[in-house]
Amino acid sequence: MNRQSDPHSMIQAPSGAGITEGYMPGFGNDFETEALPGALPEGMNSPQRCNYGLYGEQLSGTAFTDVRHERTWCYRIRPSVKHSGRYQRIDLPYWHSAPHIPQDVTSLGQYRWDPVPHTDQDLTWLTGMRTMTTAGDVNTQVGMASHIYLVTASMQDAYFYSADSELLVVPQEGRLRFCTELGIIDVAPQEIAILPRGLVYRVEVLDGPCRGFVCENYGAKFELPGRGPIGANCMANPRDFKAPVAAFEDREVPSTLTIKWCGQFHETAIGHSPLDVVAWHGNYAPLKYDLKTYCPVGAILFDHPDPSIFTVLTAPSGQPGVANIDFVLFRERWMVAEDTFRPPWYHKNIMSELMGNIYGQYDAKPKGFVPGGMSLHNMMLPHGPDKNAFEGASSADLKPQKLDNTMSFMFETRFPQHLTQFAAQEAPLQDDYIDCWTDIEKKFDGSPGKK
Ligand SMILES: O=C(O)Cc1cc(O)ccc1O
Ligand SMILES: [Fe+2]
Repeated sequence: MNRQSDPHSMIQAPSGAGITEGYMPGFGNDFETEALPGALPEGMNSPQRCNYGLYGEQLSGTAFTDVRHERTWCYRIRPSVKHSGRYQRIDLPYWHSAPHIPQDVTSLGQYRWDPVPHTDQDLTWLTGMRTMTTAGDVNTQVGMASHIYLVTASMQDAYFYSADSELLVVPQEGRLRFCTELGIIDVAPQEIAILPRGLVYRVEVLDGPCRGFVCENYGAKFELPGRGPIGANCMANPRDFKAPVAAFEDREVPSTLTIKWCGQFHETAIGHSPLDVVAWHGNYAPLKYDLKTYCPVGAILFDHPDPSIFTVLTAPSGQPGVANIDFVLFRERWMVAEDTFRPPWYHKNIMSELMGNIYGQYDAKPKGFVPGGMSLHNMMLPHGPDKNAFEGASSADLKPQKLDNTMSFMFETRFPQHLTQFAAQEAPLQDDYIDCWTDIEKKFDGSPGKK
């Protein structure tokens, strides 16, 4: 448990009182934090009257009847119904939800994209979101969408929440600030942010332009994978996930709140900032995580394990062992395996693999898969090292080798991922991607021996 109650750490934000900065460690911890001393009720959730005239409100991320609960109690200036009104449907033409299978687009193939370039438009978190793929069904809360964000402008007096999804944000360029109901999270490349379903926030540009990847998870929340025989240590350690301390805004200005709900976007006008939670306690909170704290475990004698050893987070599907989404990280590590083809093997997979490059070079694709770029190898579509990677790795001197200058990730999904029109027609799709396998030679000549 963490109790943060240090009025001296308050920063006077231009917008008014009550902004604090700081984080509390621990994945899934039951946190407690207050931006004003005594704002949290002691020993109970719903006192007859709350201190400071605050309203108590519960935010539930799990069903009331679930076996484990994710929920947070908020003590706020106004209850959320006051941050609500008549909704008006709005159009965000580049942000799509599953099922979304455009007629003139096929997703059967191996695809790779160069980084989606910035434009000269001012784009916010909402207008700069570009859906690349969708899988499953947002209405039945299964599957996901992947997006690229291109953000150059802060949201001003504008707020957002997704009732549809939890967002996993993977910055690749620039720094963003998520001012949320539960506190402030800053993220830079090589870090991630996790924004739970239903949480209201505003996104500011700290250092632009900003580009990155988003996994929009329609299903159960991401959790740490069971480590099984690996034991209690390594991979992603719970203490490296950080939740923000409470921070609030007491701002009365005309504002808008946009809601993503069953794939549609609606806007409502309100007269104040909805980021008015003065104190909270619970385990349903936004998090940040530094990917450099991920401790990879791998092959220390021979062979190449399944990439699941690099799972950072997994979003369960309800079927044990089969994830709705796995978030997998390929970062710097030592390669030491003897008599082994060290890069990923050739394979077909029942899961669908969307990859993004955060920086550097990926071992199976030394060229062409560049920082900011993406690739998609959908369900049961063959892929693996390109010709050069194969030749290099099959004749390499197998000394211990540090794979340096590399950080890529995979959103590996249970359901096939369908390209949007943007991904197929507007984004810089590499038409010649599959040629990287064209020159792979037939080496078999009927005679035994390694070739
Ligand atoms: O296709 C890829 O590059 C991702 C991947 C990496 C790996 O080490 C093993 C399997 C796999 O799908
Ligand atoms: Fe793969």
